[in-house]
Amino acid sequence: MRAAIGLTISLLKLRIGVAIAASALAGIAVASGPGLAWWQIAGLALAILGASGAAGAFNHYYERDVDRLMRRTRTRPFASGTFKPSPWWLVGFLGLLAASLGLASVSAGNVAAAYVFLGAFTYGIVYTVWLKRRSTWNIVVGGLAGSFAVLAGAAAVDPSPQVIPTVLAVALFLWTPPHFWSLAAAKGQDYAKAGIPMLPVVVPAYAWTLAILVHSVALAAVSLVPLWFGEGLLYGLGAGLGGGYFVWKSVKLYRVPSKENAMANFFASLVQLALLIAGALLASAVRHWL
Ligand code: HEM
Ligand SMILES: CC(C)=CCC/C(C)=C/CC/C(C)=C/COP(=O)(O)OP(=O)(O)O
Repeated sequence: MRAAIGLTISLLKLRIGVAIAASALAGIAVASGPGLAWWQIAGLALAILGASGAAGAFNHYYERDVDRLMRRTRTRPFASGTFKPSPWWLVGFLGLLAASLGLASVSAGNVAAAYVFLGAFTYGIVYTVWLKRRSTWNIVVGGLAGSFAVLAGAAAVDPSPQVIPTVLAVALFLWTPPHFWSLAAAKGQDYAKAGIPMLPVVVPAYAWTLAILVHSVALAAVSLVPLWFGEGLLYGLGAGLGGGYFVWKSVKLYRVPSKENAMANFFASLVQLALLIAGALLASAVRHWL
């Protein structure tokens, strides 16, 4: 039983799915409009877990050849041979995506469901199939996947575009490249062995560390913009502390491009996102209940 749960978490990349669902909740929190019922919020969160799980499972299936070559990924269910490839898997993944889109549409409306689809499509097809093995800019475009989660949340509240959720979606877009480049730098030999052209394995250290620093500074600045549009102290604390911490770790990495500093910067990206989301959720809770 424990083994089956572990395999499911791995296959659907559920830890990342939880972060993506939390980004959608942040989108709900910063959008203004009529409040949602609890079942609508829960329905959208579950739909995002399902859709990102379907895209993640497809990523495992499609990348089983290169995953086999990398230490970090070689024990994954398809790469290790625990799951045998068969077209039925693809039918299953498509079924999970369709059910998730149906749930998103019923609980959050068609515009939100369209954003959920775009998120899964960007990760599953645009990033995984079209760009990952071909372009160094793979992850810059892949970053849109997280932005669509924020937009899906905001569209559940009000389908027409709003300033603060759009700013938060831009923040997610800026967040993803330094998040991933830091990990790729720490595990560089893996990607080089697998022939995947991640930025840190194709350009010198001064260039990829500068690319990371520019992104984290831009991210820290952009995540403060909602303060001009009505977000308050709690949001500002989350965005300011997280942004400051991430920039600090990125400066350290720029000065000394070691694997340790790259891994520390990867963790800083997770801390920054967690604080940003927590700030948005707490600020919204205080607005509603106090
Ligand atoms: C296409 C864009 C992205 C890429 C290429 C990427 C890449 C990665 C990779 C390779 C890992 C390590 C996972 C492992 O050890 O197997 C990771 C971890 C993680 N990512 Fe991302 N990521 C992306 C977008 C996102 C987004 C949008 C979020 C959240 C909104 C996110 C949240 C996380 C979290 C929470 C972890 C740590 C949990 C874990 O290790 O499973 N990622 N990411
Ligand atoms: C709205 C919605 C449904 C959005 C879904 C977006 C989504 C699931 C993004 C995940 C991105 C991700 C986990 C990339 C991992 O990169 P990788 O697969 O290249 O990493 P690997 O080297 O570990 O395989």
